[in-house]
Amino acid sequence: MSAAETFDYVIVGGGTAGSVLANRLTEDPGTTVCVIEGGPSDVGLERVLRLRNWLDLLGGDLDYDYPTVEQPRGNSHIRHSRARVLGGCSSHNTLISFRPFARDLDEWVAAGAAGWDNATVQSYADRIRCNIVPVAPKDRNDLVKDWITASAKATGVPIVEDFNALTSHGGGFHDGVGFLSVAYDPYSGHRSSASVAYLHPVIGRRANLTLLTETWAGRLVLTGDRATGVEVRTPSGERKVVAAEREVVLCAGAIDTPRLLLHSGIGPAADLRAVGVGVRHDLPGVGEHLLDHPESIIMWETHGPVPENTVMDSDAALFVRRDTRDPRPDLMFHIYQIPFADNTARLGYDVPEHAICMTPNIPRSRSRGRLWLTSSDPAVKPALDFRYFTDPDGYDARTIVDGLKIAREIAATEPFRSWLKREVAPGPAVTGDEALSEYGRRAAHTVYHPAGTCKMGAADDPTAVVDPELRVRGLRGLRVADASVFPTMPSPNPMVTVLAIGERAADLIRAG
Ligand SMILES: Cc1cc2nc3c(=O)[nH]c(=O)nc-3n(C[C@H](O)[C@H](O)[C@H](O)COP(=O)(O)OP(=O)(O)OC[C@H]3O[C@@H](n4cnc5c(N)ncnc54)[C@H](O)[C@@H]3O)c2cc1C
Repeated sequence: MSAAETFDYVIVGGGTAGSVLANRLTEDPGTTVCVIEGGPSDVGLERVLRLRNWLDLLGGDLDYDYPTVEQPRGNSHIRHSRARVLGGCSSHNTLISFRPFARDLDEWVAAGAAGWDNATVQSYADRIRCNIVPVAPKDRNDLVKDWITASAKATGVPIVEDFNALTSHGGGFHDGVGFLSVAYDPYSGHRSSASVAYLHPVIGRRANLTLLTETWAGRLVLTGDRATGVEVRTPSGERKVVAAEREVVLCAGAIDTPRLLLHSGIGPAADLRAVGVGVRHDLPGVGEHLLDHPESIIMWETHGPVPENTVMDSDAALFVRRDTRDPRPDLMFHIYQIPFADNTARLGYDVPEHAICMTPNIPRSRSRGRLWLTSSDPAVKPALDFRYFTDPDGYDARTIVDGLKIAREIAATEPFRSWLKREVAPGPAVTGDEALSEYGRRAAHTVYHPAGTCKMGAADDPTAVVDPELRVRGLRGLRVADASVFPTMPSPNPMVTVLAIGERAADLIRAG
């Protein structure tokens, strides 16, 4: 192993939160930062930068592509995409941008995340540099406009022009339908990802920022109870240590951050011993509390091609509130303007040339999963068990059934109805709650939002992995700043919350 290079801070993962943090910490020219990123740079990488290309990235060379273990109540074939490129999942995803609701953050505080209240988190969301705008008029196609009109008619929810305007300092909205806000450049169709907004402007301009791309962090270096560096493998296969004078910050995401901790001997002691990893610090919460937004799908063939103008083929969303005791919506739908057919085709449904899909998802799923190591070899992927649809009172499955029924009501409503030729999946013959539940769970997918595997909680909470200052409990010089710290899942898509975590982490770290 070659000698260590030393920096003030070493950030593992130049992804969504890591890009924000790297930018903010290097604003001070006297602070040195090294970012260790497993993937290549996205600078000039058109297939990544062009947002509409997102589907082509899934399962490819820039995707870590995690399988799940068997899901007896759900779909065992789901693949969890995780981006292997600068900007992380913000370079892979659809960049749908929702601020968290006030009530989501009330739950964080109640779970022990003191200081992560709505006013504070929204003030960090105000700082986000990504170009978050409602879908531009030129990208609004007639089919989606008609879907919005029909959804409002069928469900009675208002049409919303700018969802985030209602959330930023207003607490959120009960329900609504409209075009999404997206982090993109409407003129070029390019992403405004975390790397585009936070790293591209400073790459090559800040001498205190070192980016090591195509470099994999295998283990943390612990000196006593202090994290002092990271063992890495460089693109040429060389192994070396990158040393941190002040802190190591893990921003490797909700799967790879706990994976790295576990391989470093930080996690549930019995599990580590079972795979032959030496225990350095018994921390039972690492890998537990795996959260997600599960979704299902209902598909219609359209009479003809869907109009071409779009941002990324999924331009609008509907939020419905069934339980009026809670101010937040409890059912969300994305619309896909393409046949999003992986799971339906596997079940034997045909794939029409032109189709639209509604994908009802569960904003606050009650099922809880976990991840764990199956080998001491850092190259072996961890096991992921989301335990989809296992909540004891059946809330998750019921939500999907409600979603499929509401989708059919929308499909029967003009002006959307006239676009549709036939229901492809599950097909009109599948009716009744039991049959819809069976189909909905077997065709289920993920909105790709794993989170919570290093959850934040009160400093004396033994199930928490980090305290409200994002410090790993019981160790020094080590923090986590990414989606793994979520104490609970924000109701809408989580990227803005992750960006805000990156912003706030910088302040917490600077404060010492
Ligand atoms: C296909 C897809 C679509 C999505 N759509 C949306 C959406 O539209 N809106 C939304 O809000 N959310 C969306 N999400 C979710 C959202 O993108 C993520 O929740 C968020 O980006 C996670 O950020 P993060 O910082 O936690 O991790 P990431 O952004 O995944 O960053 C982790 C980084 O760490 C690097 N890394 C990991 N392990 C190592 C290691 N050992 N050594 C070195 N580097 C390492 C990775 O290469 C990566 O760059 C989507 C996700 C996917 C995959």
